[in-house]
Amino acid sequence: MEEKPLRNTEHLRRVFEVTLNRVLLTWKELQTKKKRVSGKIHNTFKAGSYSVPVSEIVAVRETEVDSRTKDDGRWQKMSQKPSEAYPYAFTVSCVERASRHRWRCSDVTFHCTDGLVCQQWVQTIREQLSLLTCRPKHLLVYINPYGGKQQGKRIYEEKVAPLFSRASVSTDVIVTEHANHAREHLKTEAELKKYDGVVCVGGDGMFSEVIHGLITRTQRDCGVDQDSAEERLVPCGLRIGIIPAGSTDCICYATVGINDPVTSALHIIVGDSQPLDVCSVHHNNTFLKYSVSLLGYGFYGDVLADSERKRWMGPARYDFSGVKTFLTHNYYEGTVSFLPATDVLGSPRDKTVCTTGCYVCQRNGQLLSEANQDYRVDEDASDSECDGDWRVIRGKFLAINAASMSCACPRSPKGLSPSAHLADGTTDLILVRKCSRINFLRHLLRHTSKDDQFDLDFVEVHRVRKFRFTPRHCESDADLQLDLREGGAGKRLFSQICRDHPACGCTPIYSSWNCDGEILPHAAIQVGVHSQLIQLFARGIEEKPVFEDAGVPCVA
Ligand SMILES: Nc1ncnc2c1ncn2[C@@H]1O[C@H](COP(=O)(O)OP(=O)(O)OP(=O)(O)O)[C@@H](O)[C@H]1O
Repeated sequence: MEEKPLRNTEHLRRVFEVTLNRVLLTWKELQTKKKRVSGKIHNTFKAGSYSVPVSEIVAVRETEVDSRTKDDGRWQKMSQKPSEAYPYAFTVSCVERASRHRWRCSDVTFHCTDGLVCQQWVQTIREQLSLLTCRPKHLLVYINPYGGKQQGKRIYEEKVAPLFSRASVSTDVIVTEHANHAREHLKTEAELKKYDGVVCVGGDGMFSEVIHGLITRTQRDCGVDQDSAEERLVPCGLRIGIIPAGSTDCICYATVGINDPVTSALHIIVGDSQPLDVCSVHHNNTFLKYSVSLLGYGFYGDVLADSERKRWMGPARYDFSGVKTFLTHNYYEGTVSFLPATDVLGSPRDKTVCTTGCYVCQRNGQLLSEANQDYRVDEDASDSECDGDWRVIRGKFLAINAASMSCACPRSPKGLSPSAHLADGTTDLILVRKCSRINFLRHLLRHTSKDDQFDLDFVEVHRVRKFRFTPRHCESDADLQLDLREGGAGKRLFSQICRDHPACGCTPIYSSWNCDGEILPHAAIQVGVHSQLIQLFARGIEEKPVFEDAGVPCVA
């Protein structure tokens, strides 16, 4: 579209030439009698020239020009009465970047002399916005009223709903009445065709419910058997938004860069898309769970299992159980088999970080879909040819972790695997072998320092597409049956007793898998990564705010 120069003025005696093209709304100062700017400025070109990408305009509306008029519930601050010279005005609400990946919605009001010109501007900007087909119009929202500090409903009503309504996004809201309400509703009743996306207001547990509901529904509708570990899952058609209102909100932090409801609402409104890999977890050809962040056996499994028994302690239970598990220093024997991702860009120790528009994710996603097409054509290929070479490691492990994303959170800003990618079709398998307490502490402390946590001789990390774990005492299905017949249940009970009474000095046979914050019922599992199975309303971590000095000029 041709640039459309129109002369507009803003009050406070500052005159701007405003132009709009498909990409940018720009306003350039023509004359300045009085330099008075409050707030920051979107200064992409030079002093006195400001711009906002059309894709980051939330809404535009005609503004009543009257110094007594209320705008958004706040009295407008005016040093003089512009209404006499410039009786018409329109206000553009747009994304403003604040510190640490936080987004805000800011208003810029333009005043002008001609009512028709003003209407034309509003109409043209609205037309431009209507061309942005990636923006959702109708959303299904689930609110967990009991997540985190039980503020989900208030957060949605006060911070999110007003933004959705300003951006003309309509919603159907369901306040959940019990655990698994959202999951079951998505799986069965929800009329998904009506919506452009699903939003969950809550924490990681609530997000997990939503992905389980959506993925299961999609597979069922497409006739895919979730219980078969070898099935290629069908990607979900609806994007998912997370309004953080939980205790940890790790997924939101890792995909947006901050746990802030307004920032997340704005990412939903502008229609961002961030693909995300999902791991499926099976036990003996029975589907157990999906995971998008951490699968942890040993240390992280034990911390979670112990902290679940101490819910009465509140959030302090994680610190308590962390210290207790560290001091207990249990190790577990077993066999880890994995299929290394040899044909991908990137490695777990290459020091790259997955950011907005990540090239590694795009390229690996492309490679994988090409490989899948070849696989479909070459129907005669045997499983072993397609599966590549599995590697097997037996040993005693303090921790076995699979990080499908960095797992960065406010407590551990680098995360478990700082160079893991959100959507490259792999997971980083971290094996921490039995070592002394002091060495394990060194490893743990490196998660919060600049040092490489993998640069220790008892730690190894592999980027993998699939892996299996078999605890020593059930190394085959037959062993498992034997184990159960010949007192395996007793051993489990014994392990449990030892776990609860670490003073007895026995190492329990089994740990538990921590799957995105939930305990799995089996220790022997089989995991496969499904590349870009879901899409979030997010854009990953922005490397540097695009406009470091971003902001909006003094607005009425
Ligand atoms: N109405 C409800 N009543 C009780 N439990 C619910 C309800 N709705 C959802 N849940 C369950 O509450 C659990 C925890 O919720 P959520 O993840 O929102 O908060 P959180 O656990 O405090 O945060 P995080 O998971 O980030 O640590 C979820 O597993 C979800 O299944």
